[in-house]
Amino acid sequence: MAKLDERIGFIGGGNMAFSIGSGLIRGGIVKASQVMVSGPHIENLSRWRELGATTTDDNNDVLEHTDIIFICVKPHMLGPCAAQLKYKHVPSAKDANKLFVSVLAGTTLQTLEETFAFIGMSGLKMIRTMPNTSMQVGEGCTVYTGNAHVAHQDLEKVHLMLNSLGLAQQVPEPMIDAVTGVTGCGPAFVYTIIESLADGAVKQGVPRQMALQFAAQTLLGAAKTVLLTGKHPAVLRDEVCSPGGSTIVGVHELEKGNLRATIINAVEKSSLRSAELGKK
Ligand SMILES: NC(=O)C1=CN([C@@H]2O[C@H](COP(=O)(O)OP(=O)(O)OC[C@H]3O[C@@H](n4cnc5c(N)ncnc54)[C@H](OP(=O)(O)O)[C@@H]3O)[C@@H](O)[C@H]2O)C=CC1
Ligand SMILES: O=C(O)[C@@H]1CCC=N1
Repeated sequence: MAKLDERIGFIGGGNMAFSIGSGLIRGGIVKASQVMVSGPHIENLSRWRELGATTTDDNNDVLEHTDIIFICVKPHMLGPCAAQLKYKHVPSAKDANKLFVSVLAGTTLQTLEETFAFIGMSGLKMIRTMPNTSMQVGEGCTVYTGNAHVAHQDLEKVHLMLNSLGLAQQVPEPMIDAVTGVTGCGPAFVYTIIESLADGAVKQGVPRQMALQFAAQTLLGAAKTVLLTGKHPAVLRDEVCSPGGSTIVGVHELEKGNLRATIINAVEKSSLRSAELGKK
């Protein structure tokens, strides 16, 4: 049995939407028959149909037929996309209860509210999130915040969905851009690190597939160790570095390559860029 009765909509069915939607369906939070997805090119939505979800090239179908609507277009498409939205019937009290969930980087609740007010949809219940694509395997990390129209039960419902796909945490809105550089963009940084670890092993003669598997598992294990022991990463690193041993010479190479400063810079740049993306 599905854990939520609501019909779930996605306006924009790309990578982020699919990570959330496929995660929710595979995790049994909703049935595929409860999910409807819209996008301008119906041929790009075939993976949704394979899951059993309904697809449409009309965003208004999603507006009409679903209760919790994820807005999953690129930030610069918010205005054009909202301009296409219009109820096909006279909006009722039931429509006022619909919940809109934005995943748009850098796009504030104020911008979202103003954009929808511009097309005559004022007073919407709006939740701003920053999810990540690891939700597709149930190990995502999402921060979220709601506007003044959102009730406690709405936040609980969205929390149930997002937290079922990893970790979800409500934060004050100003923190969302800052977090984006770590959680939203972070998977791309980590994939680069996994690839590099594997390349190092391949250079030493380990077959590529094996190298990738070992690198990814090592990363997973290290991440789990941080989470489960609660120890500071520096303490855990010391536990690996035998005096005069093999690890410390590798750590020295990382320091020479300025790895930590490089990653700090990457997170900072990505967070700042994220805030820029939402500017109208
Ligand atoms: N990817 C990520 O890791 C993360 C992304 N985000 C946010 O998610 C949002 C989507 O990004 P992402 O999924 O990566 O991008 P994608 O390009 O994969 O998805 C965007 C989707 O929007 C569709 N689209 C374009 N115009 C419209 C329209 N007018 N109405 C409805 N759908 C439309 C596109 O369809 P078509 O391709 O057919 O043109 C496409 O499927 C962005 O705002 C981004 O900031 C947030 C966190 C992480
Ligand atoms: O690159 C981007 O802009 C989006 C937002 C966070 C991850 N991907």
